[in-house]
Amino acid sequence: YPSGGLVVTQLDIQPGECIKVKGKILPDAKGFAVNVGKDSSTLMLHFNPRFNCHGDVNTIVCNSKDDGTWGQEDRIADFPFQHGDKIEICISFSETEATVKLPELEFQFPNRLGMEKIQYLAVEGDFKVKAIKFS
Ligand SMILES: C=CCO[C@@H]1O[C@H](CO)[C@@H](O[C@@H]2O[C@H](CO)[C@H](O)[C@H](OCc3cn(-c4n[nH]c(N)n4)nn3)[C@H]2O)[C@H](O)[C@H]1NC(C)=O
Repeated sequence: YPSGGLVVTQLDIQPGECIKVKGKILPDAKGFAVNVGKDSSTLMLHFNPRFNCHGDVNTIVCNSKDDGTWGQEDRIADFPFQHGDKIEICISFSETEATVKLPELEFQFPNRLGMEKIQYLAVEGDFKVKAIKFS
């Protein structure tokens, strides 16, 4: 994904708080990603819906990244996205897992690094951010 997406640093999101990202999936989207964690190299969650990229079609790939090294990928069975959709993605976490809430889908991803706060948010790829909210 070309660089130039939204990046927010110096956050101090605690367990139980929500990160809400509202935006629009581009009409010809190949994929997009929402990354949360400590910084770009250490991610609690890389949430990566793929319409058609990296050999995946209509698949949500999730992963963690520990000091630059990708972990084991999780592929989510459902794909509640269509090109051009306006969606809101809500991410929260506890010491054991991150929770992703979407329209029509909610799932957990293990907090593999035992992260106690989220300091970093980045959105990359074919997604136009309209609003972000921390609550
Ligand atoms: C079957 C062949 C070997 O497995 C494949 O290996 C690929 C490379 O690791 C996997 O794709 C990566 O999967 C990661 C999550 O596990 C990330 O989604 C990674 O893309 C993240 C990324 C790329 N970029 C980027 N590319 N170009 C630029 N400027 N930035 N920025 N962030 C993708 O390139 C891909 O998901 C994986 N596929 C399978 C089925 O395992």
